Amino acid sequence: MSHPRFINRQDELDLLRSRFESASAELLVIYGRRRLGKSALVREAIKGQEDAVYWQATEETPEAQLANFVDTASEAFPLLEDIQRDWEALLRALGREDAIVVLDEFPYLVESDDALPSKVQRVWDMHLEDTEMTLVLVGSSISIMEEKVLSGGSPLYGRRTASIDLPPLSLDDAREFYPTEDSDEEIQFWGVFGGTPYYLQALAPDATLAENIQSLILSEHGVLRNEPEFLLRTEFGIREPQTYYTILRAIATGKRAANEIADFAGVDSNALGSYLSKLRRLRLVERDIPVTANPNATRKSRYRLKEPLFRFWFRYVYGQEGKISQLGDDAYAELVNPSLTDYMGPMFELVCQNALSSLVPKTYRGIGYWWHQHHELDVVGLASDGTLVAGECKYTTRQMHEGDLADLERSASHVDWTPPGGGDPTNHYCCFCRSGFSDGLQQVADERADVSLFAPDDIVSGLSATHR
Ligand SMILES: Nc1ncnc2c1ncn2[C@@H]1O[C@H](COP(=O)(O)OP(=O)(O)OP(=O)(O)O)[C@@H](O)[C@H]1O
Repeated sequence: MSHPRFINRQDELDLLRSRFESASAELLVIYGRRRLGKSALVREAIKGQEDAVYWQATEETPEAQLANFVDTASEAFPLLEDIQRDWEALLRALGREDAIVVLDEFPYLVESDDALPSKVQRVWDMHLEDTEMTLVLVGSSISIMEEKVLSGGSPLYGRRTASIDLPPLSLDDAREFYPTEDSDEEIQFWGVFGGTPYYLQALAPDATLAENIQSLILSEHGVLRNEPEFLLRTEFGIREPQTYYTILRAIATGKRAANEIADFAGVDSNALGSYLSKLRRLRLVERDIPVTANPNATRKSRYRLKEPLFRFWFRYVYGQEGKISQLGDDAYAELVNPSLTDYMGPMFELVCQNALSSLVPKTYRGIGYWWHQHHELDVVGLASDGTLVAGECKYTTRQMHEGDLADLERSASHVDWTPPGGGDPTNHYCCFCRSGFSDGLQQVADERADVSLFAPDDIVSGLSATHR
């Protein structure tokens, strides 16, 4: 299905358009892993701008790239036909026109001409800085963008006037693509397909979640069947992809602490840090610490897979390709369906954390997980007014009852947090449940102002309120 409508990205569009209008030279950088919609964003931003050139680099020789660029750019700026074919001369000519120039897939240019960042830096410093030109460098390879454009060692360091590290769409935006209006199913779609536009636009509009998973991810020719492999190869080339795979697999199978991951993956624990930090930069892996802990308390770190599609793929596809092929059209029913509820548990916790600030509106200093020894809370919000919001999430087919609230209160009593003004926090308890609440618990919530109950409909509407 193709979605003709461009969804949201309002903050990014506002930023880009304001920089296009500014009276000074702008060097903008847009980066983020593949499929997030960087090209679509920048194309949307330049719509209606007559003095804009959008060009996507390809993996060709430097000469072919230059010829190709001139072909594209001379449609808006015919004078380029007569300019010497080198980047310095061409950019300088475009600078004189105060043009908006977008170089998409910039890493391809750098790969074919390693000196390009220095050339751009030179022409920027000598000729462009005093124009009203906007130069936008877009790239998917985070490692190349960091090393060659963003880092202190890059010649372009310090020239950049703004950058956009493009995140996936929020659940509330991604809902526009999900072929359902049922809140629980929307949460499930998010738990598998997440908010990456390329994955979303692949969804079949008249198909259920099961059908979409079967045809896009499990079927041999499904467009997402090899997506994680493709993405990891783009970023890491052929260097050590196996190590990244085993680390991701370790986390997908529930290893959370660094030593557990290192043991499972057979990686030296000293070396693990650099793999994890690359995976975190790609936003594939997230590090959590208890929400009450000092942010530098890395000893307490736990890791989880952040990109839903990767989590799904490493749980159900990786290493099971043979079985999936054998099962054919029954792969979903046999392999996924029996454990989908279990798979969804942690995804549901994250959705509840995201919705918290609008479900229990307060100014929060932190929202996240909390754990200590054997005690654990799925959702904790630390509010500036001294409230500690503690939540339990149940993505099960059974209702939550008073016993669940009692467990939640017990766990919350172990949280060691001193509110900003000192003294003890005031606790507020939230139960988030997929399948509703017993009459007894409902009655308790009616009587107690410090207990709130949230079903999928409340949670999903909470998310849309958060983003307005
Ligand atoms: N905000 C959006 N609303 C609707 N569709 C979108 C949006 N962003 C991207 N898309 C669609 O998602 C797909 C992927 O986007 P795009 O090609 O721009 O990603 P990219 O980050 O440039 O990825 P790559 O580096 O892999 O080319 C495209 O089909 C695009 O039309």
